[in-house]
Order: sequence, then structure tokens, then C-alpha cells
Amino acid sequence: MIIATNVTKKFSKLTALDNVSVSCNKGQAISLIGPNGSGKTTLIKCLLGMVVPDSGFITFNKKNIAHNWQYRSAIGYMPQIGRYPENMTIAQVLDMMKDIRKQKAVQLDEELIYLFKLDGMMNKRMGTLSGGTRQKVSASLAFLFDPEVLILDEPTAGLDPLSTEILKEKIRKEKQQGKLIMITSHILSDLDDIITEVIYMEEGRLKFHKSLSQLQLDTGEKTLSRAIAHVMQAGL
Ligand SMILES: Nc1ncnc2c1ncn2[C@@H]1O[C@H](COP(=O)(O)OP(=O)(O)OP(=O)(O)O)[C@@H](O)[C@H]1O
Repeated sequence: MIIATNVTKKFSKLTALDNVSVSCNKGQAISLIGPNGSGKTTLIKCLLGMVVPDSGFITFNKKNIAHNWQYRSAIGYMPQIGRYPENMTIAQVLDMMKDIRKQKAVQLDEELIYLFKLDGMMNKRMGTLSGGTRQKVSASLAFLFDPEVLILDEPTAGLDPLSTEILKEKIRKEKQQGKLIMITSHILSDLDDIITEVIYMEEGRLKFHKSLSQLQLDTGEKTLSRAIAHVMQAGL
């Protein structure tokens, strides 16, 4: 579905991505893991077309994304830090996105808006929202257009335990419907019962891409966080 081949991206002298190749398919829930600065967000931004690789290429459903901007409408993206016009209300932000996507009339997935109880605060301005409520707006937007692919950058950061569970349940539900889900998170305990695969990066390089069950076998650890701690200590 999304294939990156030999993708390299430099920012001046720093190589943020070093010859990275990955293949991501329908029905997979992939956790993108690695130390701070290892290139996870840069890889996500390349997949989204927000950062253009210096070399290598990326295909979405076999078409090179460099010549096919349409593919972006198939992806719901929840950024690490959502930036919105501070003076706009939640309702105005949602309407603006619907206008941009021209999907006002089609079937929208507004489940998260209700589960997060955002419907009761539609007239609040973005600039007045708490960090967690902003995250809820970002999550609701990512799922709103019922996309085939969900890319979630630190989705549970800042969410309270109940909201975290609501979001995890939603992710699980979408995965069961055969969507491709990619998640970066440092809170690995949040991912144990969701993910099927792990992509592990270090210093811009892909160290491995394997199924969670294979990683558990290789490390002898049951939980994702212990397995990754094992990898970081011993190397694999
Ligand atoms: N626009 C940019 N200009 C210059 N350097 C950048 C830019 N974006 C990222 N970098 C650098 O590229 C490297 C990889 O950053 P990236 O944000 O992809 O890491 P990450 O794995 O997502 O980190 P974290 O876990 O902290 O979110 C870092 O050294 C970062 O400082």
C-alpha cells in the first residue's frame, strides 16, 4: 500500500533519514519506534508528502506520490502538535476542514467528536483549549473522513486515561476494518494490544521491521516495552 524505497533526507549536514526502505500494507497496525531524533516524524512527513526526500521514492498503491497528490485524501494524519488558527472555534475548524476536503455532504465519521464530548464545546476558541482537548480535536479530524490509512504521531500524549482508552478502542475498530494504521509513541504500554508490526529506527536508519510476535520471540519478552528495552540495551 505504502512503499518507501531507499529514502534519504538531509537537513544541512544532518542525515535525518539514511536509505530507508519500508513496506506497509492494509490491515497492519505498525508501531514506529526509536529514540528521540531517530527520524520517525521525518519518515511520516515523507510518506505524507510534507517533506520531499533528497533521494529514493515512495509509492502509494503503486503510484509514485511525487506525481500524485490525490493520494493524500486517503490518509488521516494526527500530528504530534496540532497547529490551528487560535481565534477559530472548534466548529469553525471542523467546517473549514470539511470545506477543504469538499466532503461536507458525504458520510463522515464523527464518532470521536461525540465520544470525546467535543460536541458540547463547539463554540470554544482553539486558543483557549487545554493541550489534551486540542489532541482530541486533532484525533477527531484524523478519523473524520474515514480514511484508508491513519498516521498517528504520539496520539495519546496529553490525553487523560479515559480518553486514551477511547482513542485506543477507535484505533482497534478501524484496524479490524482492514485499514493501515501507523503509530509513533514513546508510551509503549499503550500499544501492546493494538499493534501487529514494529519498525525500529536509530540515527535515521531502519534497524528492523518485523511482526510483534517475531520481536517477542527474538527477545524472549512478552510486552512491547520490555522487548524494545531489550533491543536498546543489547541491540538486535
Ligand atoms: N525541518 C528540519 N530542519 C532541520 N532539522 C530537522 C528538521 N526536521 C527534523 N530535523 C532533525 O532531523 C532529526 C530527526 O528528527 P525527527 O523529528 O524525525 O525525529 P523523531 O524520531 O521523530 O524524534 P522524537 O522522538 O523526538 O519525536 C533530528 O535531529 C531533528 O533535529
